[in-house]
Amino acid sequence: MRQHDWAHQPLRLQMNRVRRPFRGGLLLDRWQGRPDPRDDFQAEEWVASTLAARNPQPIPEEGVSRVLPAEGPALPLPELIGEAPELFLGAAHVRKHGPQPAVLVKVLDSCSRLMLQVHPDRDFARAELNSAFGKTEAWHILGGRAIDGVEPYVLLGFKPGITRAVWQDLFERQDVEGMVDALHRFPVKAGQTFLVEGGVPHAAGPGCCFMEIQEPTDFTMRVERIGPSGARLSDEQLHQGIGFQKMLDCFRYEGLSEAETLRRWRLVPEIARCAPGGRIRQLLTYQDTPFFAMNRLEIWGRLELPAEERFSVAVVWQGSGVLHWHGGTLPVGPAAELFLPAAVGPVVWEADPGQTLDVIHCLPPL
Ligand SMILES: O=P(O)(O)OC[C@H]1O[C@](O)(CO)[C@@H](O)[C@@H]1O
Repeated sequence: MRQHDWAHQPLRLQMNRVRRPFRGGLLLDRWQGRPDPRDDFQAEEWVASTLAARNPQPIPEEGVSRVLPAEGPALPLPELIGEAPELFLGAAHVRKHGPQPAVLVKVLDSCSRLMLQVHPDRDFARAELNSAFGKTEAWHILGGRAIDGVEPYVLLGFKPGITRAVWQDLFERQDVEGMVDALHRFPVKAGQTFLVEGGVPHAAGPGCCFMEIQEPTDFTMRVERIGPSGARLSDEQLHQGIGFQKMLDCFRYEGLSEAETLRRWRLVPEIARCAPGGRIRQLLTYQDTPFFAMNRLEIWGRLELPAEERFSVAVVWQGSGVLHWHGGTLPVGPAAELFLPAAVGPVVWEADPGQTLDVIHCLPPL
């Protein structure tokens, strides 16, 4: 079969863990059925990625997804897409965004807090990082665990009164407690979704397990020289090569009340479709951000998704079943990651008897 014929079937992706300076991954190991599950420094799974991770001591192609064919060696996803971008991604998508997915999906599990950080918005990315994409992201909480008796939480958005001068002073003195205290802290539970726009300071706390959808870059400006898990960072890892003043400019100094922060950035899910065999819950829509959308599918019987003229990415969180398309059937279970090419046509998800298939369905920008 020629490789671009693959654009007419769902593509299974290989497991793809990526190094980060925070600890975690135990829940991902269990989910992925890996032997000897444990926390370490590979606490992110990157899904349908055509992007290489920005890490010190880079490993070539780290972060880039590979497609698992029925037989033979796995193939890098970008190579496959490059063969027939319009079939894999959709003609309108390619016209608008070029021959790349324009979105990145991750699953994270932390046992240490992530470093206090910010990502660029598009204007900042264009001006300072020579990138068409910033790194607005959204988190859908899947679960988590208490770490040392502390329930999962996230830090998000400046409190009122945090000006650039205040923040710079805290940063220069490396007053980490002061910086943590400058952000709102929200306990999180499974099912919640948060939008984290470029410019908004944040850090997921320890014990958070979530699905992330984001613009496809790996720009993280960090303000802690030594991370909560003991990792010591270079200046470059903090400011990403743009220097500390610009790093500080990347933050949006807009202190909001706790209630306003939640109103803006904690999203309220809506049921988009309820069918006899399953339902679709909209977690994040194009009204929330133009950059991506995310749905959660719960299937206890059969649920058809009509043909779309663009690709999508599906991750099975729980349950087992099969995915049918015109031309075949693929068994799926927890941790299955699928790239659904634009040319795949309609698909039907079918749960195994007694199972509920729980699938996160991620969509690229319009
Ligand atoms: O500073 P760290 O620990 O590398 O965190 C970066 C990670 O944080 C996130 O932005 C989530 O907040 C991930 O997309 C990213 O990989």
